[in-house]
Amino acid sequence: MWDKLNAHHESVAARRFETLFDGGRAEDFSVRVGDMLFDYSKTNIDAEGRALLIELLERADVAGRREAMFSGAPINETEGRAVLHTALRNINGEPVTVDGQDVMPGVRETLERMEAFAADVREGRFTGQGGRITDVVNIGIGGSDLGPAMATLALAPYHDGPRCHFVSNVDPADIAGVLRGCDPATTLVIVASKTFTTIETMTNARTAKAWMSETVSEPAAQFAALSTAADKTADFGIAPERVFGFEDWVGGRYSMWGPIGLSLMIAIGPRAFRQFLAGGAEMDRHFRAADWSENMPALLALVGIWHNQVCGHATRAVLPYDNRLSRLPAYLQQLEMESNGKRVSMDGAELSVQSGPIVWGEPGTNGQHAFYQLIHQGTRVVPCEFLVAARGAEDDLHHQHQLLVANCLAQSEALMKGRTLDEARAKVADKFSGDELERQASHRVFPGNRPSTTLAYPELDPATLGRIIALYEHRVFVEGAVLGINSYDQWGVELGKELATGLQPVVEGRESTDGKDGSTAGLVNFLRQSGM
Ligand SMILES: O=P(O)(O)OC[C@H]1O[C@H](O)[C@H](O)[C@@H](O)[C@@H]1O
Repeated sequence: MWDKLNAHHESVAARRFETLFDGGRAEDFSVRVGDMLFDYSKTNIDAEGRALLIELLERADVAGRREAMFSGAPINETEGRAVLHTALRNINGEPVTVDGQDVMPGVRETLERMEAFAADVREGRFTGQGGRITDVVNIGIGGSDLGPAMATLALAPYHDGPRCHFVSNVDPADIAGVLRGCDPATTLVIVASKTFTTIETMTNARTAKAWMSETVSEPAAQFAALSTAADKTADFGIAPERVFGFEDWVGGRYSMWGPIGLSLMIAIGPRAFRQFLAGGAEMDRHFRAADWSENMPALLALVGIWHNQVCGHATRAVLPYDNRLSRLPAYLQQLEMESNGKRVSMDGAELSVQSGPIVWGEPGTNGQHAFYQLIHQGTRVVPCEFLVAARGAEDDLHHQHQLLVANCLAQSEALMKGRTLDEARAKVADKFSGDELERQASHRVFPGNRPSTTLAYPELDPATLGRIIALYEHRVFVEGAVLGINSYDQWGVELGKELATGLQPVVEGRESTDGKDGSTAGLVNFLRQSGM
């Protein structure tokens, strides 16, 4: 199948895809879910290419795998686990069984407990030892941080609860900076860790407890925990009524829909949180029911596969023209790269094509004044993924929002059309002539023919954010299924963790650097001599 796709790519690689626009292309190469539009017409994918890409999905039995996921089969084969983050947002849906047991009653009960607690915090029934809660500090890392931090920022206009802060890094600068602005007597600390063993999180949690115990008599009373490890939360001293558990069928980077979303729920309220869940569930229904040719997550995945595995573009840029999505690229880095950054397929054999792409990005228009130079004129092609809303939350500044939208659309147009040498000459012909005109003009040429997609939606409300995040989750699923890899484990993070544990006594000077490589030993010695 890859051969067929590669042959097709070779046959179309030289053409300019702007010539494909024949009046119907924009409609034919875009898809809607409710009031959200995904436009992939500014790519070199034509009807034949799309048909071949869809054949890829059929050959990999992505439909069968999709049903296996939604129905609770253990598709995370290396860990023997189901993958059921979709159950967390299936609040009004069908039963979902794992090992013959319907998990939905438990999901609903936990959601209701979270809602009761969030309401108590927001409405002042749960207080700190110095009064009403003014600040919530979520301590977590990776999937226990990026999702709620990204979403709390994204939904800032809906934020009517206490201030929310996120501490993730073991660098003491992170927690010190946050705690400096909080009053221990009115702060709620949420320790978010699926395993409750992650060294960064547990270290920061102990630091927060010590900080709180300097002021309040019962620090643990102002702690809540989000974890699958009830025994460990109890050992930390957190009472069971403030522990919100979940099961191992929720992967860390897919977990913001359940207890890991508690800080978001406290920020925006249980009602808006349910709208976020409903948006995710809407995308799930679409993903399960729509034909591949009309299926937004599948098409987003196929565009990704076309650009990465077929065209050979190693990276993709995520460019939200929506400043409140400024953490989306970081969130997607974990979602996509921890899921599909794998070199072997499910059966352990090496992949015959590239693994998932390198994902990066920043909000527009900021990026335009920084790295877009390379995107437009560098030697490498970087497929770009734009996101843009019709309206912002600032009604009185709508004209400014329209300027933002104009910039977004201008970028995808510029990437596609570029600027020819003749056009570049015309731009500077009044200033230069002869050889100097040629030299100056060549710097002003834009090759164009650079692909991009645009996801457009009316406004960034909770339901829309839910649809966007579920869209990307399913994209990752489809890309992983086509590559034949397990998107739900993350063995690649283990080695560094093990070595860090071994290096700690060396760094502290309790053990020698004997046995370490010359570079590592040299760096330890330098840092120790430099005051570490
Ligand atoms: O939630 P935790 O168990 O603390 O895990 C936090 C994070 O750390 C790990 O190293 C994994 O790479 C991530 O997938 C995970 O989200």
